[in-house]
Amino acid sequence: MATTLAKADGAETVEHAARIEHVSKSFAGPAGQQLVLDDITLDVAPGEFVTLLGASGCGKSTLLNLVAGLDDPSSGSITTDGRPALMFQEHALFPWLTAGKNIELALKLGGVAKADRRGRAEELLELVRLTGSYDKRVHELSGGMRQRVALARALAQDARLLLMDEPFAALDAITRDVLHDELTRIWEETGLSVLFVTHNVREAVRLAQRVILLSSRPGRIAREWTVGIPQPRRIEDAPVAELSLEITEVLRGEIRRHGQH
Ligand SMILES: Nc1ncnc2c1ncn2[C@@H]1O[C@H](COP(=O)(O)OP(=O)(O)OP(=O)(O)O)[C@@H](O)[C@H]1O
Repeated sequence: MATTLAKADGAETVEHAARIEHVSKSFAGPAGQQLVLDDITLDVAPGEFVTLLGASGCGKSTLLNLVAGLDDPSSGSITTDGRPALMFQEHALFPWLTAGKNIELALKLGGVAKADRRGRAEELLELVRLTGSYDKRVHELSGGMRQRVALARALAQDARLLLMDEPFAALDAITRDVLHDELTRIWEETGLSVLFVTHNVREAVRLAQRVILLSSRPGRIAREWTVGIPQPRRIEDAPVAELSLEITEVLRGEIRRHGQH
């Protein structure tokens, strides 16, 4: 379901990659219904890179799952430009398949003809800089390489919106840094829209055009920042560090207000 604008020539221009309108979500808990997300309204524009930032347990993954269509909001509505692709902290690759075959499976599910799959998988491996790794098994790959394959597999779905839930959280700092560069490059090359969940403030500022801060219990949009720092950014750049400090102060205030940690 895409939100579209009709153009004069009859073609349609997509206005939003994702539109989240007044979304609330409650779960049944031991003490009755627990309100996890409260009245979230947020648009992701086509080609935009947005990070959702917040303390542990504030509802970031819940919101991402709703956008992915894995669960339904208790109230409000969500529309996306086509079916989004998903990438998680755990690579979730099939260990009995090679890197290439993992990607080909996604291509197959997406209806790509058998004859075209191998070539497309090789192209995707090249895009994530794993040329020559087609025949590697998952256990032969490092953590960073596995996440590259997981990214290639997500890209194989040919979605216009990529949803990422802390995809680099389990990696060491250096590997994470390299993958930030790769993701920025791939985002620029493909024109994809990205909604990226993290609790790492610097990561949020390093990657995003817009950072959305969620408060906790219930999760509400506390503040948002437009990040005007030109890419490629480095996590240690002074403007990245300065904005991260400002956001961290607001995040600390949110955590104190809710009596967590
Ligand atoms: N299926 C569910 N049933 C009941 N409660 C749930 C369910 N899914 C999430 N919750 C609750 O919703 C709240 C938000 O969880 P969520 O995983 O979305 O937070 P998060 O911000 O992604 O946290 P983290 O950064 O630790 O992953 C938590 O209190 C969690 O226990």
